[in-house]
Amino acid sequence: MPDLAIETQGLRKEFRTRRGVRVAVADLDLAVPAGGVHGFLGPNGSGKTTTIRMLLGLARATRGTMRVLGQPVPDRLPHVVDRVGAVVESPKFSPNLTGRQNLLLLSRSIGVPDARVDAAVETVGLTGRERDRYKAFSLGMKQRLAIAATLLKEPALLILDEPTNGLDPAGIREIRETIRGLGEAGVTVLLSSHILAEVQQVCTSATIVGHGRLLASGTVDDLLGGSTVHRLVVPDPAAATAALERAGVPVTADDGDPGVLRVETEDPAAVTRLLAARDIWLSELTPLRPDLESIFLQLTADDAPGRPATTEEAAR
Ligand SMILES: Nc1ncnc2c1ncn2[C@@H]1O[C@H](COP(=O)(O)OP(=O)(O)OP(=O)(O)O)[C@@H](O)[C@H]1O
Repeated sequence: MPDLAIETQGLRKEFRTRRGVRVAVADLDLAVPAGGVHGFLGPNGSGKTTTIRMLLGLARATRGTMRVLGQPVPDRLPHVVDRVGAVVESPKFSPNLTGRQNLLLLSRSIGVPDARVDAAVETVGLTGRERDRYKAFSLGMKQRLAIAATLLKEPALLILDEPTNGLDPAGIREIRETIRGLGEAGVTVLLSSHILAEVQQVCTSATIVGHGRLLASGTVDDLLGGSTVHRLVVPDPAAATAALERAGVPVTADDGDPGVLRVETEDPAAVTRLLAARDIWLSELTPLRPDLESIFLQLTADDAPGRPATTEEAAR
């Protein structure tokens, strides 16, 4: 497999509307590494579905280039389509058939062995429920069955567009576990979502988009960045504050807890030494890492609406 499972350069999609031209995807450079789960994150309307539809040959790009599993698409899509699975819209299953029967129908129609059905059922965690009728499935089970259907081809790349939409917290957890398992099994997953907390737990890397533009991309660790702010707990915060201020270390009281300080340092060991030298013994010094949600909110807030790529441009 190439290093990048998906790569786009200058990908753009404009829709003509009655009010003019709407830029849904604005010159997007997307790089999804092969292996692992890659989050494709952005608020509603930021161009995720449109990008996915272009990658799958369901919509035409206005301009730009795309590669999927190393092949230029849409031209070479027929060469990779067997190795790509996607859940973009709700798939159609027969309500009166069981989950397993639905999958068997599919596997026979695409000519893969029946044994793949049981393997797929197991991968998505539906073993034991696969003989229930589809109409009795919960939303989470329906979504897992949709993922199982895409696994029949044993895809190298799986594209899931908002797979937890409309699910309750239990359903979201089920899908999260399924996706985590797929990533661990070596499938590259592109997971589009606007729910950050869920994504942070399963993704190894992520791209954040806003108004069709790339806002940030990288490993989740890179996106979260190293934090220099630490939470400090000491028996005498006033004495610790005075000592740190004398040494020029920025320190503030924690808003929520008067016994806790926030210290900004790139060298936590120096803080420990400095306080110990004054007989102040800390009981906690922990880096405060932002979560993906705060990074996302900050990036998308900075990406104010009304900038050129986001607005309806004047009718041409
Ligand atoms: N067929 C279309 N005609 C006109 N505008 C469209 C069309 N499809 C999408 N858009 C617009 O393009 C922009 C991007 O939409 P898109 O569905 O790709 O975003 P998204 O990030 O997937 O959003 P969501 O999280 O709500 O699914 C939106 O402003 C949307 O209204």
